[in-house]
Amino acid sequence: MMSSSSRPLLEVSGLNKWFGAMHALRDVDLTVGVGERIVVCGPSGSGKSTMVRCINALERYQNGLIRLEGEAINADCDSVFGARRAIGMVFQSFNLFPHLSVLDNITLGPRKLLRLPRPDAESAAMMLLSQVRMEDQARKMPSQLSGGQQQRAAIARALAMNPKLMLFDEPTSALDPEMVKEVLDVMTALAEAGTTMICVTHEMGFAKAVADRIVFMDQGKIVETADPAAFFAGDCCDRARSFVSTTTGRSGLASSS
Ligand SMILES: Nc1ncnc2c1ncn2[C@@H]1O[C@H](COP(=O)(O)OP(=O)(O)OP(=O)(O)O)[C@@H](O)[C@H]1O
Repeated sequence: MMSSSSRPLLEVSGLNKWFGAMHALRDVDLTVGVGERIVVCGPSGSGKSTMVRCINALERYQNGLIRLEGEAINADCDSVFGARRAIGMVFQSFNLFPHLSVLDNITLGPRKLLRLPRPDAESAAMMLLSQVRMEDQARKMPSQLSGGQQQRAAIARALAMNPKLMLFDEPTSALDPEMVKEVLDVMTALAEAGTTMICVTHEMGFAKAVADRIVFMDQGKIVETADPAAFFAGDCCDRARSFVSTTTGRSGLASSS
């Protein structure tokens, strides 16, 4: 958690992003301290992916500023490679390199970008594989793995760069229901180990268990930032309350009015 005196790791201020005429992000402000776990939720099309993609310099934004440890990030900045190196990203669709084994997927970044010798990169990768309970899958190709295993390998690959911040963009939404838990368990363990993370997810049980803050987006804006206890007790705006009851299938959330 961020202490009031420490400088935030990530500062997003006045962020605005357009896709042509479509105003996808509207004056988004978000500050994340070292060790904080933020869950971002909201209806489809509300701008969640666009926000995390801007943070990882995968999308260019037009107005506002994103800073990581004070350094400005944008997709067309010189800092783009540094930012991507410092930020690990896990996508909905795994995005492993299909022609590389699990081990090679994980060691590619450390070998090519951090110039780690292969044996060092491989022993670090094996430790990460054990962390995601995949040590016996190191030599397999992605096509030989289940979706849950591929996603756990993708998490290990992101961690191999020793990122300062992990971004998860709906990491379980492409998985069969029986594989969701194994991925959420790995993410929960990372959260408990103090990993700074921003997770876009509809998994409200995960949000409740690990988030320090819930950020609710609607129509390109952050319309609610709340601690999980207040959020799930219904102490939030009507839109957020109705989203939670739809997502969790619970209609009996307390009313704030
Ligand atoms: N490359 C693009 N070109 C044009 N419009 C885009 C592009 N990417 C996203 N958008 C639009 O920007 C808005 C925000 O999209 P975004 O994917 O960030 O929402 P989201 O909250 O992540 O939605 P979901 O939960 O469905 O993934 C949507 O209206 C979407 O159609």
